[in-house]
Amino acid sequence: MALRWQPGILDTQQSGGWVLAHCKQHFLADSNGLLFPREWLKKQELPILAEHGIGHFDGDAVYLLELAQPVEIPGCFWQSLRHFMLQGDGDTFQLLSYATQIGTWASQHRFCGSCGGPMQHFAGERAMHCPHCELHHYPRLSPSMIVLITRGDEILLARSPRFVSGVYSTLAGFVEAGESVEQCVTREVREEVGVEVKNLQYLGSQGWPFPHSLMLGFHAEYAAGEIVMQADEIEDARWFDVHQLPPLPASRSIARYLIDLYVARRLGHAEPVLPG
Ligand SMILES: NC(=O)C1=CN([C@@H]2O[C@H](COP(=O)(O)OP(=O)(O)OC[C@H]3O[C@@H](n4cnc5c(N)ncnc54)[C@H](O)[C@@H]3O)[C@@H](O)[C@H]2O)C=CC1
Ligand SMILES: [Mg+2]
Ligand SMILES: [Zn+2]
Repeated sequence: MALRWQPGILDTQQSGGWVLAHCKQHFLADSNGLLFPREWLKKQELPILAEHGIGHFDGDAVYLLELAQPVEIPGCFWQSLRHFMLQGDGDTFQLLSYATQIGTWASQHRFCGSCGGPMQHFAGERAMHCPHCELHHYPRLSPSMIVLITRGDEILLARSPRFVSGVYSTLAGFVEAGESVEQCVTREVREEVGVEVKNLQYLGSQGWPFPHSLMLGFHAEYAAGEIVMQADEIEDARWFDVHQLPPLPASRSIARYLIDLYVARRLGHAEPVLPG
């Protein structure tokens, strides 16, 4: 089946199509949704930082207006990206995930980090370019590992102080320069909960736009050590029996997929599908 959302590089000199308005991980919406007739929206008084041609949704051209502030427009309201992660359909979330990352990245790369001069969109590529020093900047992605640690019927879950009250999740962390993802798993697990793991198995990945992570998902078996929680990062961590789990992360997250997959295998249930 063809994907409803297809990213692409569209020429903003062309007229027509649909447009999203974005500012700081929020999208303008009205009772018809998020996609506005482009010519109409551009006639409104908007603090436009940049326009990007980002791809096709259901075959229609989609553009993005990156705004400096979330202005009020009669009959419209601003809706958070997180809302669409929790409630929207998967195709819309993929579109918004791309749009928020392109809009934010381009607005944060308006000036060259080397000479300080203004950057330009580089024709034909999703890149910002400094005509003075020929520097290119591509969209920023941060590889991050995420891992479910298990010990027979028990799984190790933890809470960060940033989580919704009561929710426990798998461990995650950013890959550092020069490190392999496998080394990152071992290091982050050691840092966050003080245990050693073995038999790492890669299970799949997920682009995650909060703010620009590429999640690389693993299963690991417990090898040794008692839980010692990292101050500040980890509020609580413990072993949970697969029959008695706490509130878990959103079903669209790879964190939830890693947990559901292990529980399904352990209990002989149908396996979940990795969300896009
Ligand atoms: N899709 C999913 O199921 C899940 C996704 N995540 C994502 O994984 C990522 C990493 O998770 P955390 O536990 O928060 O990371 P972490 O354990 O590495 O700790 C976060 C700390 O890392 C530092 N940091 C921030 N951005 C960084 C970067 N780009 N590179 C290196 N260090 C950085 C900061 O000091 C920050 O406080 C986040 O983007 C988070 O949204 C986390 C859990 C579930
Ligand atoms: Mg972490
Ligand atoms: Zn430059």
